[in-house]
Amino acid sequence: MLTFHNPDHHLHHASELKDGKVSPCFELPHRADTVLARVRQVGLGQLAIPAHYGKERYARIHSERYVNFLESAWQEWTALGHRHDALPLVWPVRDLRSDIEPEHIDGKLGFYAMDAGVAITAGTWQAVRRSADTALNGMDHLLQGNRSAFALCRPPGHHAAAEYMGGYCYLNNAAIAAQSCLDQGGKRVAILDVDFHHGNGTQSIFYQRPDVLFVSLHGDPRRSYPYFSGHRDETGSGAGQGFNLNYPLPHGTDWGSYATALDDACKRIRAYQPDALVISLGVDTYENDPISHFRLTSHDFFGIGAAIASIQSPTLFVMEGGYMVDEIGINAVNVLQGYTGGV
Ligand SMILES: NCCCNCCCCCS
Ligand SMILES: [Zn+2]
Repeated sequence: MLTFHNPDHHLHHASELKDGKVSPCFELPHRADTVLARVRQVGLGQLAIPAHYGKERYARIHSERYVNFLESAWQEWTALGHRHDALPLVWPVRDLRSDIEPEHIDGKLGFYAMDAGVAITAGTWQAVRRSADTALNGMDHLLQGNRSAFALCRPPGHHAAAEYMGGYCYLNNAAIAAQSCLDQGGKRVAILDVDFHHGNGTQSIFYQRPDVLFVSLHGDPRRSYPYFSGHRDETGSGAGQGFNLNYPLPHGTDWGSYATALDDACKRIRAYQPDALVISLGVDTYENDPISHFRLTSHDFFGIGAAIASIQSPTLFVMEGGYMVDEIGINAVNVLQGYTGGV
């Protein structure tokens, strides 16, 4: 399996507001380095640096003003004399207005963010656009007739919606890749999100659309981030009704119950007969993940890959979450080896 990896991901090393303190972000550069080292160690396949794409490709999913905000935020922030990471301080919640884009960077940061897990740094724009390029190149590889590819994206993307960033995510890499398939002749794309956290951004982007089926297994939002999406009754709206499937699972979920939900999800995706399948590959479902609450063992990740192989569609794996434990590389690559062993 070919792996595209983001050469500029080190440019983004941010802080986050967590548990009431500004601290180093859990989404560390070392994460991607550990996965890449494991890809090399097992000899998963060739490695490739993604070709550059223009902002118009990201704007097929995100609004133009949001993409322009990501590009200009650091410059606007430092124009105020700041040299530290940019973080929001106010959000348009409840009956506050969000129909007018503020001009001040403090207003823009809250206007375009769902939480304080998305600091902007000097290198963020370059890192996130190259992460999206990584996913786009992975989809190109499928469209050239290949069965699978791994887009080792960092920063991740599945919490980012059309006009907001959040949960360490700025551009929705999986959504941008799915849209690229549709723009190049695909009729239907399925996105399966196996990250511990609900892919609220991906759900939001495609919620009213039947041409992308979004399926997510995740920690029950009544007790797990992002808390405000991911319930079973969120099934799509308008033309998209029935094309959004959530499987919220309780803290402590082990392979037994996870596999049951995954098998059902894979059956639903097979019935949809997608031209391409995009996997939002988060491995924070691991029993020792520092910020999550499932109990999958490293061996269980082979089973996730094998279940995905049973869908028998061209498949793009897009790296999402999974936090700093040495096993992040083993777990991510176990999925990929389970898949290639199962195809
Ligand atoms: N106490 C939990 C804090 C969660 N903070 C954001 C998590 C984003 C995960 C992305 S996969
Ligand atoms: Zn996650």
